[in-house]
Amino acid sequence: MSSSPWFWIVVVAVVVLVAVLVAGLLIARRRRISLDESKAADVVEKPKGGGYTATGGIALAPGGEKTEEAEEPEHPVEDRPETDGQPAVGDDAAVPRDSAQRTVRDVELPEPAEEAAPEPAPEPAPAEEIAPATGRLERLRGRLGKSRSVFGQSLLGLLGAGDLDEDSWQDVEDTLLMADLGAATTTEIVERLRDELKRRAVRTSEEARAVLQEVLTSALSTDAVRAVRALPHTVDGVKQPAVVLIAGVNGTGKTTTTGKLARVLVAQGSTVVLGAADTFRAAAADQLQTWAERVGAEVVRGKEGADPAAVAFDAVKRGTEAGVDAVLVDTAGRLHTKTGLMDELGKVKRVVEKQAKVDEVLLVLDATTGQNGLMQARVFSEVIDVTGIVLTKLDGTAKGGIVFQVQRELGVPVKLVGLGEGPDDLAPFEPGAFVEALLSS
Ligand SMILES: Nc1nc2c(ncn2[C@@H]2O[C@H](COP(=O)(O)OP(=O)(O)OP(=O)(O)O)[C@@H](O)[C@H]2O)c(=O)[nH]1
Repeated sequence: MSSSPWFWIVVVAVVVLVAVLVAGLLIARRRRISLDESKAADVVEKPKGGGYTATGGIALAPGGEKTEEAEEPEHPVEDRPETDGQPAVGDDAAVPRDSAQRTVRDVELPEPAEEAAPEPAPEPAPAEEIAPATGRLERLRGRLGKSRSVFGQSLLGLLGAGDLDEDSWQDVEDTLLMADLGAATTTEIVERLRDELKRRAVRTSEEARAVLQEVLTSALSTDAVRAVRALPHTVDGVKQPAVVLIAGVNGTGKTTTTGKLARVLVAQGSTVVLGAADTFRAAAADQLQTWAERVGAEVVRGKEGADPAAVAFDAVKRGTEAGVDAVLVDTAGRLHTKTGLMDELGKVKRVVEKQAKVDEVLLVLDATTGQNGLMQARVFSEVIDVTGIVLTKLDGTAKGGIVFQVQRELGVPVKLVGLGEGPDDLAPFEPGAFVEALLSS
């Protein structure tokens, strides 16, 4: 019975089962050892080279000031199941699914190297009081004295005299031409005046004055925006300063206008960086610096003879980094007849636009130069997209009529007028108030 084949079959099966169990226990034990941190630490070498395990390339490290001690890696290699020891004979090719799992660790990524934070823009601290910008044209109306007597009073005298004969109308036309309104604008205005005076059967000088005011004001009206684009805006959620280029021929009053405009902006709470890109006249940068000091603005200037485009670029860069509201760039005042020099202005704009859009190009024209100013304006607008006109020295001329012509010819609005050498003698151009000032007694 004991020699029954079934007895031996059972014995062999039990022996095989015991052998399989012993082999399984041995394998499981080996795996447990490889996960044992304290023992593994003895056999796995600590990584060298600042904790960096090269994967087949040359490990490079940033130079400079990084001198911290190499730190122990927070997540040592022996802890990582994916690099769990070396494969041994009899090991599975892949880690069995039922092997011990580690939870995912949060590995802190190094912070990207930060550039030194730019210095903040200086808070505007005007050294002197700045006259409010509102109502300036009214306050400065007395400065239009010359234009007023030649233009306004002459016209009122002619029109207020009752029915006009052809000679009188010729006088009206001459008066307008002398005031630099130009042939086309003059013809248009005379025709409208004749029509309106007849249609309304004007009899008194008061009525004639009202018609004149209306016709002149409408000749100056335009749909174009007269506001100077000098306030900051956001691009992709980041604040960008307004970039304003101030262009014009030598001596028209560019630097003075830049300084006056900075005062207006500072008075309204804006921070401003001024770019002294007129590098051909050393005194221009000094002059701008003085304006800046008076309003507490910062100036970016280059060496004498430096590339104006580079200075303009630096000014816009500085303004952007410092987070100011506006960057006003006083460009080189070069003669419009020199093609190369005019091209330079185009270059200034192109270079600046590598980092920020130019929001406004103000062309400064000297009202006392009359037709010559108009010629300059035409050339400038061929080289650069002029977005606004500043007409300076209107206080020193009887030719205030240039305002009409410039706007009509260029299709660009007159945005500001200079009415004196004083720091606050810059006014917004408002057609109604301007005509009113011309016609006031
Ligand atoms: N009367 C009067 N003078 C002005 C006005 N604007 C500027 N000026 C004067 O015009 C002269 C020239 O002004 P600047 O600002 O130096 O002219 P600019 O165009 O910068 O000249 P450059 O630097 O040589 O290119 C200065 O004496 C200013 O005081 C104005 O509106 N009225």
